[in-house]
Amino acid sequence: MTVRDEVELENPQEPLDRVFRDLRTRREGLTAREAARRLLVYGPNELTRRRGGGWGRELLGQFTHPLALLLWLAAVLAAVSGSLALGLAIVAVIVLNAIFAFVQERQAERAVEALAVYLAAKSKVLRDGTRVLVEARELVPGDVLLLEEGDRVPADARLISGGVEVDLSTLTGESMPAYRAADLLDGTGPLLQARDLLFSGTSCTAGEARAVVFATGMHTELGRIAALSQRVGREESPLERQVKRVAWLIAAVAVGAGVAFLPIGALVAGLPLADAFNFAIGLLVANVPEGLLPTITLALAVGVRVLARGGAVVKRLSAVETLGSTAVICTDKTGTLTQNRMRVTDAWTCAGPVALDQPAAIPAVTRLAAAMAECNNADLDSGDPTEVALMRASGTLGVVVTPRERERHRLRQFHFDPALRLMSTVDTEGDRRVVNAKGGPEVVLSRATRILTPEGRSRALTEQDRADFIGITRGYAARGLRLLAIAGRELGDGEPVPARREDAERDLVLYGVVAMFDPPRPEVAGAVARCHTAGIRLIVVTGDHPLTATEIARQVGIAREDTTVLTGEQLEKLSEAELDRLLRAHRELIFARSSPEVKLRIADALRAEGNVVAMTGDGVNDAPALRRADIGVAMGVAGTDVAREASTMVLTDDNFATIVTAVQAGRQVFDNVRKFIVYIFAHAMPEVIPFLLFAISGGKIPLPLTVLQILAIDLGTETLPALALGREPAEPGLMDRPPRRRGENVIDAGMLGRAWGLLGVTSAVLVLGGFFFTLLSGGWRLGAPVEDGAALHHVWVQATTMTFLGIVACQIGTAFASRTQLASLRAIGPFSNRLLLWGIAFELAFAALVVTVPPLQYVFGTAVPSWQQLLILLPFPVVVWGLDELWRWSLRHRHARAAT
Ligand SMILES: Nc1ncnc2c1ncn2[C@@H]1O[C@H](COP(=O)(O)OP(=O)(O)OP(=O)(O)O)[C@@H](O)[C@H]1O
Repeated sequence: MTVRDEVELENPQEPLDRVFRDLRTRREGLTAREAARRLLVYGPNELTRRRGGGWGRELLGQFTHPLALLLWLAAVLAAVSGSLALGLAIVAVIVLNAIFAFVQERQAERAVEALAVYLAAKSKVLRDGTRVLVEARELVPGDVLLLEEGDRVPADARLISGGVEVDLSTLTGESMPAYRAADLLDGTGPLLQARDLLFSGTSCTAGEARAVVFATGMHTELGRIAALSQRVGREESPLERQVKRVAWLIAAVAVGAGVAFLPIGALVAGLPLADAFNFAIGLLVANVPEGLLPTITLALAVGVRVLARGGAVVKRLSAVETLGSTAVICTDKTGTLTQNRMRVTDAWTCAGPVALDQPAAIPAVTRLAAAMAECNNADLDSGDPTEVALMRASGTLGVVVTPRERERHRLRQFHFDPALRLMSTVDTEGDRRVVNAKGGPEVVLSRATRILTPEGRSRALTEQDRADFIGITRGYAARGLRLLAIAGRELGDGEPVPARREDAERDLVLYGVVAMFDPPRPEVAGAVARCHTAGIRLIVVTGDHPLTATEIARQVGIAREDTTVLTGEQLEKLSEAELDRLLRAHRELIFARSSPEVKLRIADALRAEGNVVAMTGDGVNDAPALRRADIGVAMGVAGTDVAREASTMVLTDDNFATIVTAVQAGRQVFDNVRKFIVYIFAHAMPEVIPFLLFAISGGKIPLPLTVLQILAIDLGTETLPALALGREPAEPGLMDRPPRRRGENVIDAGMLGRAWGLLGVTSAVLVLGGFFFTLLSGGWRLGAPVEDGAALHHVWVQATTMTFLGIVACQIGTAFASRTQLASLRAIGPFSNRLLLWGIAFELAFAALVVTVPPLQYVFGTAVPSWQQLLILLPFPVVVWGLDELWRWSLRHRHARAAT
């Protein structure tokens, strides 16, 4: 690769032939081979990100966040107070935690970065003279881009032909779209304002154009800006914020408990001050939940990965939890509820129904077929599915127009405008010039003054014709068919080619109507049923005819006989208060013939009522509504770049059922976070209550658990089972309960009651039972000395070992109990979470090492228990799990009773 290989363009505004010469390219674009060579020279067309200090800094961050600093302080205090062993143990805890958190966060980051593959932008270019779709990162200077409405401009380019409206807000902050066209030469003023240039990062909101790329990647204007700005940090999700708050609260309680223990231990229980100090620190270290946050981040990242595999790519970790609380899904119809595979099934002209399986027999049908093919941008197998269907139907009717011929005929085009629901072209036809138009029947009818006779002439449109036409269209729509009226007119001799669409689309001759069937997706009915049981409301917002929309909605189970249907026009007449009332009064609604503004109004109104709203969209104009909804859902296949950018989630299969699966995955992640919080919190009671006994008894009862044993539990045996709970499969009934309210806390009173009260207290009672049994059967009586050298010292060591093992045993029961929030263990299968079984195996192995390996026995103050003692431990997990199982059983009964 040499610098000589690079083509240079000093002034992108020089005359076009010079631009082509300098970029060594042509109007037909580069050859594929030349493009591949240039890719090597220029590198990929992407912005290189400067990483925020690399992994060294990230790792350092794990040692210096506030909770870690608290632990450092504890380590220093322990060392200063004379317990170097404890100090070192705390440092070990900090190091282990930092590595653990670092690995988890890296994994989470990688999961999100991997999504870039799914979201890779594509661009249409000319290569070897033909139109191909390439990844935007493969663009090189000299490529000729084909741009249309909704496309993102992938590189800096000079316009060659056509014109587009562009949204420059990313570069200039200007919110009004600006018109850019090949013939608007303008060599003065700032580059970004040049009217014949397009810049990477902006997007086309209307029109169609060709442009030649002159800068890619970091050489673009956007690249220059990106090079200046640093990478933005990852946004914290509400769940993470909540958990952080809780972590701090618990840390504060832990510090408080530690500080309170100091006088109790020293004065009431008569411990030497240094020992009391160490216990206080131990208590603090054990209860600071420093590992909670990275575990949650990882759980969210795992959720993101699962979603992506299922066809839903979310752009932020936080979207996973928002998805889980989705209360309303506003969905469009075409392509989402239906397959977007259109087939023309019926057509009608003034002569009556058209036979669609044979060449046209009368002039009126030939005229209809010709207009269908001319006012069209698709070919037989690619393009907008509606237009593809029209091309196929006109072919069967014997009118074959190739795209090349169409281009030759075309004098002007007025794009399909979704708000108007109309498209038209001005074409030559022999020596005549004609307008061909197609669009929604009502719109076309309102612009028609004449009707085509069977012989292919026109006559004035009568009221009877209008009534007949409306009757025919209603009949088709009631069958769920999508409708397009076709019309046109001949331009008068002296009449110029209309420059504005209002001038073209007037005084039309109505040719007829075409009806097409777009079958519902087979999976949608099941997904709709899941939404119904999950308490998720469904609202269909479509551009289609009310009857068509209602019939399709009925076929997939959204609409019933009495479902309210409103058109965009009717909605416009409603005040905000009336709209709110309407939305409150109906669970299911259909908004037909709606516009993107309608979507925005609906999103706003629903959100104002406190609903978490998911909203689908695919067009440029949908972008505001997609941004406004809590979860904007864009279509990966049929959607525009602009919609994809404005959305939070992109569906790689455009399928409604995928949204519902994503909601389910979101609920599951949230649930799993709660599950491992229950598990982690439950051990607090069996750890703290023994200390309280010791303190309350004034030291007559010896300490049931040593500080290092606590650390071994919290930071050793429990880590893997907690992680495994984050991977629980979905609980039965997950989609049978109503959505979580916006902002509902991840940790609530019921959950704390269960973790601390039920699971925790049960464990504490059992554990203390094991401790006292060992002490008493070893000959200990209240107040008897157990310190090093005393006759009962070994009995006490055995007894603390029993407490340690007792907590481990109880936490096994807690792990199985925490697997469900309501369902029975049998319903999910005791062995369905393989990771948890491995986690428990690890837990047991770790505990076995701590009590059997002599150096570890020395460090942790343990002794090998006897067989009788081990036998006592056996029922512990079953009792803890069993009581929780009973509690869940009673809960289920209460719910069932409340439901009847
Ligand atoms: N390419 C087109 N040219 C002319 N008219 C069209 C074209 N596509 C659709 N229409 C008309 O516009 C109406 C609305 O179409 P649009 O594509 O906006 O909505 P939709 O895709 O059916 O709705 P949604 O995807 O929001 O459910 C159609 O019923 C049809 O009458």
